Amino acid sequence: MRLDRFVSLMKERGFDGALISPGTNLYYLTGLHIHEAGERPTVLVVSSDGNYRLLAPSLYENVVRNFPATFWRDGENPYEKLAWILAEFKLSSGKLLVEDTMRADWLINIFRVGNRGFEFYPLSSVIRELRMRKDEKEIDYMKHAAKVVDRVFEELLSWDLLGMRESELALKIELAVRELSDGISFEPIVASGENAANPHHAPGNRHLRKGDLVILDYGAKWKGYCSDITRTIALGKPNERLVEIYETVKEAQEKAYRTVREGVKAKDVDAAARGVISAAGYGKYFTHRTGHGLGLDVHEEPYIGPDSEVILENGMTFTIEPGIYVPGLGGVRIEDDVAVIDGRGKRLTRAERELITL
Ligand SMILES: CSCC[C@H](N)C(=O)N1CCC[C@H]1C(=O)O
Repeated sequence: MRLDRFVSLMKERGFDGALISPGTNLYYLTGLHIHEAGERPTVLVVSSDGNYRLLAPSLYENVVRNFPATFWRDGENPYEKLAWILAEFKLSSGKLLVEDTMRADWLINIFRVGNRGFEFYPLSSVIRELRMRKDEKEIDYMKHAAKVVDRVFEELLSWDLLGMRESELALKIELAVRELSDGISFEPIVASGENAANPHHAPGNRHLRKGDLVILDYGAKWKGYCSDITRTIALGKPNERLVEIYETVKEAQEKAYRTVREGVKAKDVDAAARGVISAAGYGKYFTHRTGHGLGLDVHEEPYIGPDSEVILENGMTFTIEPGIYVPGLGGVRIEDDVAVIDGRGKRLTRAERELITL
């Protein structure tokens, strides 16, 4: 059981307990999916003795079944109940791991009511070691999520894109992804023309025109696991500089992919992509890391950046997505999801990478 492995690791690293709020870590460890806890304090308390109990608002009584839980009702003080659980588990001081994304107001109240000399540390510092290596079932789910985005790419090539607003295309992509999967892994990015110079452009009212390069970046979820793909397509003949940029990004992406091996550092994969782009004179226009880990979260460890010392291992899954973004002109990004399998990188997303001109 994942929770047992987590407790062993926590103990090995000298931690006394953990406080885990709803999100992908809670799901990973327990299978509990707490949707929209919002402002209502909801915390899994785990002790290094192997005790665990979820504190949750009473509206989850019918969801949290067969799992040790204490519920609080409106009008009760949840932090008092949390203090009781800590006392029951004999957690009164020591080193506590806390969910990185826990709401600040919960944390402040935990400090006030429950803190009797704890030192707090980010949960990610320990759980990353478990989550970074996916098992076969997790990789199968990711393969399925990757197939969905490949299919949607094929499908969208048949749509009448000229004249469509970015926001309309983003919505159509979202609907197509939802049709084939459990949902989107993030809001699609559709960035056309000069808007493509912004890697995280929010799709807006711009109409797609002849001569545009259009960055399409979207993802699906399957059984909780994410895919994330980017392709850049041309509408009509683009200018020659953009074609040169496209070919440079494609080469950088391929070189980085070929660098993926068990035992190689993540930063070497980044360096491979960055080297190609710098040699072509576009180094200063590659303004982000080469990739990020992918799994239950769309951004997780291992990050594929210039300073990432993580040594790649079988079961690791991440994106490779170099890009070049020239203000006033536009941009190109090509992204695949990759898993390390049998010592080598294997693309999970397989959509066409040659420049498609519609
Ligand atoms: C979760 S929104 C961004 C999704 C996108 N695929 C992505 O991860 N990136 C786009 C630019 C680089 C990269 C990133 O690290 O944010």
